[in-house]
Amino acid sequence: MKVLVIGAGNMGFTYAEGMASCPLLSKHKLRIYDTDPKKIETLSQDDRFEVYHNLEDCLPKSDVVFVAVKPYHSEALFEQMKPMLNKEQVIVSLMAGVTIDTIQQKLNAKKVIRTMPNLPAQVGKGVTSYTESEDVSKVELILVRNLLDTTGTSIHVDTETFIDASTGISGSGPAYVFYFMQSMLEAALKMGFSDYDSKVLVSNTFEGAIELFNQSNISPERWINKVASKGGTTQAAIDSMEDNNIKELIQEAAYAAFDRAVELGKDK
Ligand SMILES: NC(=O)C1=CN([C@@H]2O[C@H](COP(=O)(O)OP(=O)(O)OC[C@H]3O[C@@H](n4cnc5c(N)ncnc54)[C@H](OP(=O)(O)O)[C@@H]3O)[C@@H](O)[C@H]2O)C=CC1
Ligand SMILES: O=C(O)[C@@H]1CCC=N1
Repeated sequence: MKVLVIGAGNMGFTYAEGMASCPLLSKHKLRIYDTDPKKIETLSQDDRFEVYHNLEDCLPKSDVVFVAVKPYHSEALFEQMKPMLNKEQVIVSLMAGVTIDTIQQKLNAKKVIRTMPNLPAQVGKGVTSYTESEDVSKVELILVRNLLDTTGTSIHVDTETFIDASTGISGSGPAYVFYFMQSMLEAALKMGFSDYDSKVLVSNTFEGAIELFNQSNISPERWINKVASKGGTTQAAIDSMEDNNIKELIQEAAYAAFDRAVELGKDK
């Protein structure tokens, strides 16, 4: 099977790296196409990939085509791709917002899988949600799922609304976690810790809390209760967060990303 990734940026390159060693590719190397000459040059030194700077040379004979450009680059790319495609090729979009209907229309394609990946895929801890158009067969879907799973785990969703919703939770989510980390780092620095000590305190706190959560069946709410003593320090912090409606504000932020994903789909 020949797999092509279009757009070798944060997401495209991450998925290309994950998929490069997938046994499903058998003897074929993972194909990558990008328009940035610098990326082409760097990638050409990497013998895991077959690197292309002309779409004509790679697209027509690829079986599965991952599209990982920014949504605002998709229109121009689709125009270029359309005459080179056949109806048996499976198009897998990693782009936020862009709908299956738009992709089918702009490419005159039938088999489209829309996904929402996330950046922890870079360390094999990604989560990708995906859904498909009617013409994608069960076998093709399993095959693509196996490719997606080379970067972590995946969940199948029934409608594209859940793809937009997962953009608000897991797609953009790593940035919310980094935002929280940045806030705690800044607090630690203000309290007088060195850069190094602040980083150790914050990163181990996150890592430890996530490990506790993952190794148990206990909700975050119950874990909070295990940390907080009555009238103690944690309760003072949680009360401050509750007084400032932090939970509602985080939910509002997740909905803002969800809404923006829907809006991006309408822009196309
Ligand atoms: N970053 C993230 O955490 C996530 C991103 N996504 C989605 O992934 C997609 C890619 O995002 P990201 O990887 O961050 O973006 P990047 O800008 O890092 O990567 C996109 C790459 O595609 C190249 N490119 C632009 N136009 C074309 C074209 N016509 N043909 C081939 N290559 C082209 C870009 O080149 P140049 O730099 O020269 O423009 C760049 O190398 C987006 O649609 C985004 O919504 C989804 C979930 C998470
Ligand atoms: O910010 C964005 O639009 C993309 C989609 C999810 C994460 N990054």
